[in-house]
Amino acid sequence: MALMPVSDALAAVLAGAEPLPEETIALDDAFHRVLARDVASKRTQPPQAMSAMDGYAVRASDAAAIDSQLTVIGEVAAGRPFAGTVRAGEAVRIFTGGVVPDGTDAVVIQEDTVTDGKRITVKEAAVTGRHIRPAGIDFREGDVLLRKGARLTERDLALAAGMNHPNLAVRRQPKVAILATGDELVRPGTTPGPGQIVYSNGYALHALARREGADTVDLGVAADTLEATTAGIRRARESGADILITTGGASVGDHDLVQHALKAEGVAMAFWKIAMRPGKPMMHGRLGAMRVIGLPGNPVSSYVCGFLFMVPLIRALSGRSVIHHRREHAVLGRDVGANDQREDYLRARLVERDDGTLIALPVDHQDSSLLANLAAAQALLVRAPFAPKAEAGSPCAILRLPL
Ligand SMILES: Nc1nc2c(c(=O)[nH]1)N[C@H]1C(S)=C(S)[C@@H](COP(=O)(O)OP(=O)(O)OC[C@H]3O[C@@H](n4cnc5c(N)ncnc54)[C@H](O)[C@@H]3O)O[C@H]1N2
Ligand code: MOO
Repeated sequence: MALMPVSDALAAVLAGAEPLPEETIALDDAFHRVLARDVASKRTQPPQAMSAMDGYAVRASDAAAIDSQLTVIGEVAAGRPFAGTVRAGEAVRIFTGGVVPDGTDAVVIQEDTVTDGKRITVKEAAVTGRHIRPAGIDFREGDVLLRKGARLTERDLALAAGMNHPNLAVRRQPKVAILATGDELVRPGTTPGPGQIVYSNGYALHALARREGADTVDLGVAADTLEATTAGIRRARESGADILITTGGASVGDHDLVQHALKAEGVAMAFWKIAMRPGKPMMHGRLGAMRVIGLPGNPVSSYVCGFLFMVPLIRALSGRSVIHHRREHAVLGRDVGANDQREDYLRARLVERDDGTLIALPVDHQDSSLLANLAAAQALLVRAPFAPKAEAGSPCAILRLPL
């Protein structure tokens, strides 16, 4: 079977991936959730002109000259406005956040005044508008300041609160079930027997899925039997997973059973094998409503494929407006050889030069079993199929790995 280009594989994974249904949740629970609707302000902020400083609200024309004297006729603090109107020769004591009283148009900070009972002497000329936040300077009722598809930051939450929204309409979080396969796998903390390998793939994949806002379900490790693999797939369906990620058993060996088990369960296969390194034996299909991504077992392959395919799929199902990783320009830090038909994703370190240029330095050993240099890498350097050899200093494309 011909290998599928990476871009076609990604398009197949994303085909029909519509945002999950919306739900309304409390603002307290909304951090990092994805908005299902635009959010318009329910109020104008500030609702009235307010003082930005502690001092005296005055009529600027009364206090334009140094040593002007004014009579303090009242006080206004945040939440306690002044009822009257300020006339010529008068001032009102005001505190930060206080509503600027009618008749006044400037605030003189208290450091610029000398107080003598109810009289103040102005030591710095008042200027119209100075130290006053006009009504609506932040936003006005009806302003749409948060957009559908945005993943809410902590700053967005403060803004939503300021706009007086106690609840927000967000998308349901995708549920990602992760099933590892392999007789040889033991959990960290155990002493591996001969030939055994410590399970690692799932740790990166769970964390990566959660970082993207998914809920994850750990289906553990299935032994290399059709029964165990099938049981794992069924548990994924029972858990209501939107996405099933399998790792291992994706290749052509006698113990690579994932595809057999999926087919027996009725999967509609979209593809198996892509023109990519690492990650060639990746597969994708649908089992009812559940999308299945079968990742290769090699730890780097599983992570790179998870990063390139699972992440955009989670984003699409979450209703995010931006689902694709952003390619950045960098400069090769060393020579690289000509590429074959597989698009290469080389683990690379990044160095930023003083002028801001990014240097991408591919690590020496790109074998897909090497976890240490995956952890040390800061980016994937993308090499197109059949790219000719390139020398240090030539431009290249990178995808930054999450920090
Ligand atoms: N004859 C061929 N052999 C292979 C091909 C091929 O095209 N023809 N492709 C190779 C490529 S490329 C990859 S990638 C691997 C993928 O194989 P599998 O998906 O079947 O992976 P496994 O054999 O199950 O495991 C590979 C390797 O990774 C270790 N592993 C598996 N799961 C985990 C885990 N959860 N945590 C840590 N390590 C894990 C496993 O022990 C193996 O060492 O196939 C090549 N072969
Ligand atoms: O795709 Mo495999 O990941 O080349 O080792």
